[in-house]
Amino acid sequence: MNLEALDGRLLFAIPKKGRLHEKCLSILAGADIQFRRHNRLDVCLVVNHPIALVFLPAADIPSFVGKGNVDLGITGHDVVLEAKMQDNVTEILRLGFGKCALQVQVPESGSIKSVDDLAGKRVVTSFEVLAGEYFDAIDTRLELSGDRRTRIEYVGGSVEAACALGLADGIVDLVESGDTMRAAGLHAIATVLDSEAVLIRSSVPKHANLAPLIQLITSRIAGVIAASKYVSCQYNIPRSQLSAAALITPGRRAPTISPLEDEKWVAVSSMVEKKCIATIMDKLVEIGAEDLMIFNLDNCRV
Ligand SMILES: Nc1ncnc2c1ncn2[C@@H]1O[C@H](COP(=O)(O)OP(=O)(O)OP(=O)(O)O)[C@@H](O)[C@H]1O
Ligand SMILES: O=P(O)(O)OC[C@H]1O[C@H](OP(=O)(O)OP(=O)(O)O)[C@H](O)[C@@H]1O
Repeated sequence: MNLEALDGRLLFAIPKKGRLHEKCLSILAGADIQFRRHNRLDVCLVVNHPIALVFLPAADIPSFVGKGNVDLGITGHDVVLEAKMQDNVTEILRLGFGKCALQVQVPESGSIKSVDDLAGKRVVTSFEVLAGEYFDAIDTRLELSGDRRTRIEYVGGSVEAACALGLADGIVDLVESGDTMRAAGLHAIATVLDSEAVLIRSSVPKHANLAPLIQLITSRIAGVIAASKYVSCQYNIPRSQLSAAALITPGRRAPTISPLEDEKWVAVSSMVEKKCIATIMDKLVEIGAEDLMIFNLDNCRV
């Protein structure tokens, strides 16, 4: 591909591998951003919009976007802070996936029980900026100075092995299910940060004319995220129970109420959060709802 092919296109950075990659591809598909990625090529043109996708390591995306080389990107909130790019990028949307926590972990069987116990010792991490800031504050509070301050050491991966290998007294690493931590015989003693995937744009965009396209893409992605978060809930309810039903399924703005041929009953339709659906159905049945139906949303705009 020659560089002129990128002229005037919005550059959109996507994690090229790792935890966020697959989910980003399904968001692009849901937002109808069509592309064909040639083998191993990290830049590809979108066929139905003036956009080029740039596949980059998640950790590099904040600085590419923050410096304005790329207009838009998806990455983790954690790496935005680790790259110290929070003033250079705007997090336009939280995406609800890639949820994890950056935690301080120590051997389960050891003598270190708190971050104060760990302060002044050796901490290994891939997040040296965030871990450094975190332990700086603790060292200062405990009045540790010079050689007595916590030593933060960077490793690029397999952080969880550092304690067993004798390289560290504790680590700072991401935790989702906790499986990796437990398998390494570690447990968490503090949380530095909660994170999830975010859509980011440059705070000082180089190409002001791209603002409407960024707005369009943001709105489409917000629709895809909402569609995975909500379901449509429909049911019949005695008219006398309508106000109780509206409290259980208030919808995003208000529930849709439709009359039935039987005037003692009405049909209700409402968007509800997927994760609450079982409890909501229990409550509806309790107040006399019948014929409850739940529909997944393919896509939506909210
Ligand atoms: N276990 C996890 N659960 C959920 N999200 C995670 C998890 N691990 C990482 N993430 C998120 O995904 C981002 C990318 O992490 P990931 O480990 O996939 O990186 P990577 O680009 O493959 O780099 P690496 O070379 O370190 O594997 C992290 O910054 C974080 O926001
Ligand atoms: O709590 P869990 O669900 O076990 O997830 C946590 C693990 O996930 C991440 O690594 P990943 O598996 O992405 O590989 P990496 O070590 O190569 O970054 C992270 O660095 C942890 O090791």
